[in-house]
Amino acid sequence: MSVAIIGAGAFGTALAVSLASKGPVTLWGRDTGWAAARENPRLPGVALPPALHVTGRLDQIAAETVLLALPAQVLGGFLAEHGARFDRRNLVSCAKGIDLATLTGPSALIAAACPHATVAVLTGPSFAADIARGLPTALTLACADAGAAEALQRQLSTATLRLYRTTDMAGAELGGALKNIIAIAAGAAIGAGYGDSARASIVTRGFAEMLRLATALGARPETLPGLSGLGDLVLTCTSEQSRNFRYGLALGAGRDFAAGTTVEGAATARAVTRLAERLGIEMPISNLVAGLAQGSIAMEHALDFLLNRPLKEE
Ligand SMILES: NC(=O)C1=CN([C@@H]2O[C@H](COP(=O)(O)OP(=O)(O)OC[C@H]3O[C@@H](n4cnc5c(N)ncnc54)[C@H](O)[C@@H]3O)[C@@H](O)[C@H]2O)C=CC1
Ligand SMILES: O=C(CO)COP(=O)(O)O
Repeated sequence: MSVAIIGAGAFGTALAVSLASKGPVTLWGRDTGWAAARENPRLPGVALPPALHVTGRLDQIAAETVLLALPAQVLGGFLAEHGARFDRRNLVSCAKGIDLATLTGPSALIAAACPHATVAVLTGPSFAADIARGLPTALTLACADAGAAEALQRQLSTATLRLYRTTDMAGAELGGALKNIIAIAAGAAIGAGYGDSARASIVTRGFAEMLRLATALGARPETLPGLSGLGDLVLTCTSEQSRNFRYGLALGAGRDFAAGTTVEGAATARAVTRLAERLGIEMPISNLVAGLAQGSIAMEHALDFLLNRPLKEE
């Protein structure tokens, strides 16, 4: 089975580099002016291997398995324009977010645009730079069809990228989307100088929020403590390699943050606030992050927002 990747950002490029160790891979990007230099400025210091073909032409994407590594908020627009050409293939979502326009995850967007495709999700704790450098990484491959999950697991594992499989698409996808919100909150706590104890509370209570919403949306509870949920939550809340964490640091410290950086948790927090309201689920950390990201809550009121709530059982 041949592989192609849509989206030549940091993650798409890193996956392409890793998969090119096993055979030819095609990577499609919107802007490919950098391709002749064999180095993507979104992934500096990584030489693209000869087996990796970069193209700006979608008609060159003939692979049976296509990984969609676009940010969650642009995926819907891309699929509306180009989805039809990818139907009847294996389509693997690599985005970690919830679409604000539809309040659904990337896999539902793909399934709606490509009703005859086999849809899967690739997620878990992994920084693009780590994957591209061949550092050992473990991810989750989720597909509702157990046979397809096994085939994709084999196809997309490499010598340094170890994939575990599950049929719980909702659980895997929601874990990856929701952890970004909590990472912003953890970063804000550190940026504001609230300390490591505060961060530990946010990670733990944030995980409780993730579990509450994900199970209400059909996830299996046992999926959330896995790589795609807890694993990625720990990574993203503790490393300055994470853009969501760094964005939170800037919010907490009252500093500007580089415009144009992909920070999935900001829009996803707004989507989650709406979903939680609809479902009648309490999500205080997500609501706070949505408010901070939109500017409707000021950082100096963040503590009041979380601490001045009625005391409750854990
Ligand atoms: N960077 C990382 O370490 C990881 C990222 N991810 C996920 O992968 C997804 C993509 O993130 P990154 O690659 O890191 O982002 P990025 O910011 O490095 O790249 C985004 C890419 O999307 C392209 N793009 C933006 N709008 C577009 C449009 N309308 N049509 C076509 N292309 C468009 C940009 O040109 C850029 O190449 C996100 O959901 C992220 O959460 C998942 C795991 C690790
Ligand atoms: O999802 C990631 C690590 O698993 C990447 O995190 P950021 O998008 O916060 O950089």
